[in-house]
Amino acid sequence: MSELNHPLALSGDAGIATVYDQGAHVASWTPFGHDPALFVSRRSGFQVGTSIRGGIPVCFPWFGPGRSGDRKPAHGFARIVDWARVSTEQDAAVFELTDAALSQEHRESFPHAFRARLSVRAGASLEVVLSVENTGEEAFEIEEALHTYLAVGDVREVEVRGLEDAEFIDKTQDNALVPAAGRSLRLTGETDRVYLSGGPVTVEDPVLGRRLRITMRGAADTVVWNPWSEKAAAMSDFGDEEWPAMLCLEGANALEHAVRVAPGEVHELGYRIDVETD
Ligand SMILES: O=P(O)(O)OC[C@H]1O[C@H](O)[C@H](O)[C@@H](O)[C@@H]1O
Repeated sequence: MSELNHPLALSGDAGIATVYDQGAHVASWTPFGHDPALFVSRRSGFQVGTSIRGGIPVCFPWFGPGRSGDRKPAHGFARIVDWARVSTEQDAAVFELTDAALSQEHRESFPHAFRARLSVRAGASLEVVLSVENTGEEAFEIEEALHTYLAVGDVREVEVRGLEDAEFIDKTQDNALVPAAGRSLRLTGETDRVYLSGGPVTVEDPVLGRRLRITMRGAADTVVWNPWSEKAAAMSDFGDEEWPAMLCLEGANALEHAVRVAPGEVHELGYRIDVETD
């Protein structure tokens, strides 16, 4: 296994971020005056062909095992292949992945002509946009997610607001559809839910004394995930004691919300984080 090349550093007036070419993977973002906003496991590898455990993995063209339940690699190939840098500025960059750049194996797993772009702007806010253009002659369907690992003080203490009225698919309960809770979310155990809502969502973090405000565009779903202690211990790239420090809050279009992209059409999924303190 070989180590990833150094990431691109984006440094503007208001914050600093790093992005790897593999997966167009945002690995860190720190707005000046705040603690880092993204979690990365100390046990994560930074290896060619494996996804970084933290930051913002890009899931595409399917989510998890896909709708058929047997797609591999998990979450699609986008997070483990190199994207090309199309443009870089001081605090922003655009990466691109096309079908032509894929290995034969990956191309066969998604036999469609596409151009995916991931744009990142790291200022006082972090703005990430995944756009997928159908460059072929036939429509295709995709699942996708910006699988953001938020850094939190203690996941057991945070309050997630904005999903009160959304029903959700509970992946820990055989994908059962659960009615809206009618109240904000507090995590008390392993959580793996696809909320049928694209937010906006706020994460109140009393331990770090801050609020993360998440605004999404083009997302029909918000995935909320924390493996909790037992699952974390079973993961080789995740420290046993690290799970309280992260909360995945993912902007997604998954399962029934897979997106049909017609020839010539461009679909955009946007995700923005603002950090606020009182
Ligand atoms: O371990 P990974 O392939 O990175 O997936 C990590 C997690 O991603 C999402 O949040 C899914 O909903 C979870 O079911 C999955 O466990």
